[in-house]
Amino acid sequence: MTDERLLDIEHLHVELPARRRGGEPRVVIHDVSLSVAPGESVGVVGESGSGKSMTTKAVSRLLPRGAATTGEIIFRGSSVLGLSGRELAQFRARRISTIYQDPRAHINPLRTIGDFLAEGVVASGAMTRTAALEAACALLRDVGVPDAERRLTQYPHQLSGGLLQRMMIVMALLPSPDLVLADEPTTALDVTVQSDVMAVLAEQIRDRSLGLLFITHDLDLAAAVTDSLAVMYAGVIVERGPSREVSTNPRHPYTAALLASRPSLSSVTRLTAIPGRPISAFEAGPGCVFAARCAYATDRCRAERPAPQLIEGRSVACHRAEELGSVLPKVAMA
Ligand SMILES: Nc1ncnc2c1ncn2[C@@H]1O[C@H](COP(=O)(O)OP(=O)(O)OP(=O)(O)O)[C@@H](O)[C@H]1O
Repeated sequence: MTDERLLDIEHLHVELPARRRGGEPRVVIHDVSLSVAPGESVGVVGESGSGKSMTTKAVSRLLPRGAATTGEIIFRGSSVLGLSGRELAQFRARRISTIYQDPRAHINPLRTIGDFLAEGVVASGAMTRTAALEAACALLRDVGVPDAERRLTQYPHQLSGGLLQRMMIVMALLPSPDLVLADEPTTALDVTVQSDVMAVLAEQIRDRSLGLLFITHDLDLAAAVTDSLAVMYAGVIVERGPSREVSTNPRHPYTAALLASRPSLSSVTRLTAIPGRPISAFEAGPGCVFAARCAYATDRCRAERPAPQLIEGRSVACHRAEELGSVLPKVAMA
């Protein structure tokens, strides 16, 4: 990792148009800032509806029609929001790659793996078909797939889910992008296969000095494979910092609650569910977005939105972060 930045999301705010005429626009992302350095894997973790996918969609400029975006997204020093149509097409084809959740939903069952892998880079003019297949073979070996030549002649139904997701990793790496966006890439896989596939991806990111934005609801998995974590709730990043510290010594009550609510593989303990239901950004009141579910909320928390403050090398959006440092439970590394 270097000091140079690959991606800087600065004070991103996204509003979607009202669902009905006369309704209010709906805020889905509020004041989100995060950055990715070359070689760095960043996990964005949160419950359903917290705005994780919207954040990556904003980076690739694939937000729903009518979305209003303010703030900045700087990629290698240039504004993504300012790209022209042609520049945007280049940016999407060459600079970023996306890995989606369910490979079988994105792959044509009637075409070979080789055809599937080569298609994008050949169509964008980046490589000839022969060069693409050679590069795909080399990448398949890098991600631990033996017998690469034979795999390229096979059809999707002949591959397991884990193997197919490695193919998606190869497809993402083939155009030599700078940044990989992975949105719940392993959710469709068995738990043991999930961590293997993510470890392979994180290793490639490190070795090639790319950046990774890994979107997931699985805090343990994200903590295991990423360098930094951003914990999102209701369109806001409530805590951000080095993965190990955030996942073992949480400084925001929401991070602590997420950690307490997940099952442990090493011990049998009673799980503590987070009371209430998760909300979207547009349902939040003027105060802290987590106040209604927070065991430590005060009147100030309900009235005034906390600005992120820097505490022990991480950013925490909580009025009480300083005093709760000794109160929130620490977690042993799995
Ligand atoms: N295409 C869309 N049109 C309108 N609203 C949307 C659309 N997609 C998502 N939303 C809303 O935007 C908010 C953030 O959604 P987002 O998909 O980013 O959440 P998420 O954290 O990725 O959740 P999940 O893990 O369920 O995908 C939610 O309130 C959601 O209902």
